[in-house]
Amino acid sequence: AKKAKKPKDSSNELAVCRVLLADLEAHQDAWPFLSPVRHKSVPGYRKVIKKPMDFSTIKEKLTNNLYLNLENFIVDVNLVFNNCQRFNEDDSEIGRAGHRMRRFFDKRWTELLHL
Ligand SMILES: Cc1ncccc1N[C@@H]1CCC[C@@H]1S(C)(=O)=O
Repeated sequence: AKKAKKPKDSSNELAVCRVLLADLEAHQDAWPFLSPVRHKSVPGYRKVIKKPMDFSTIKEKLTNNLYLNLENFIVDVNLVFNNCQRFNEDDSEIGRAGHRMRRFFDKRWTELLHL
C-alpha cells in the first residue's frame, strides 16, 4: 500500500532560516561571506558574478520577509557558495572556506529538518 505522506509543517520554516543563518555567521570560516564582495577592490567580480550574495544580504532579506519559504532561503545560501566556487580557486583560502561552509550548511539543515 502507498505509504501515507507526512504532512509538511511549514509554520516554523522561517525560524529554521534564522537558526541556520546564525550558525553560518558564527562559523569560523564565514569571514569571506559576511558582507557583499567589495567589487571595486576585486577586479572582474562584477563581470563574472551575475548574482552576488552574502550573509548580511540574506539577513536583510529575512528581516524584510523576502523569503516565502525555506527553499527560497536555501537557494540564496547556495548562491553564496556557488559564486565563491566560480570565482575562487578550490586551492585558495577563500575557496577552501567556501567548501567548508557549504559542507557545514548541508549537514546543519538536514539535521534541523530531520528532527
Ligand atoms: C567571498 C569573496 N569572493 C571573491 C573575492 C573576495 C571575497 N571576499 C573578500 C575576502 C574576505 C572578505 C572580502 S569582501 C567580502 O569584503 O570582499
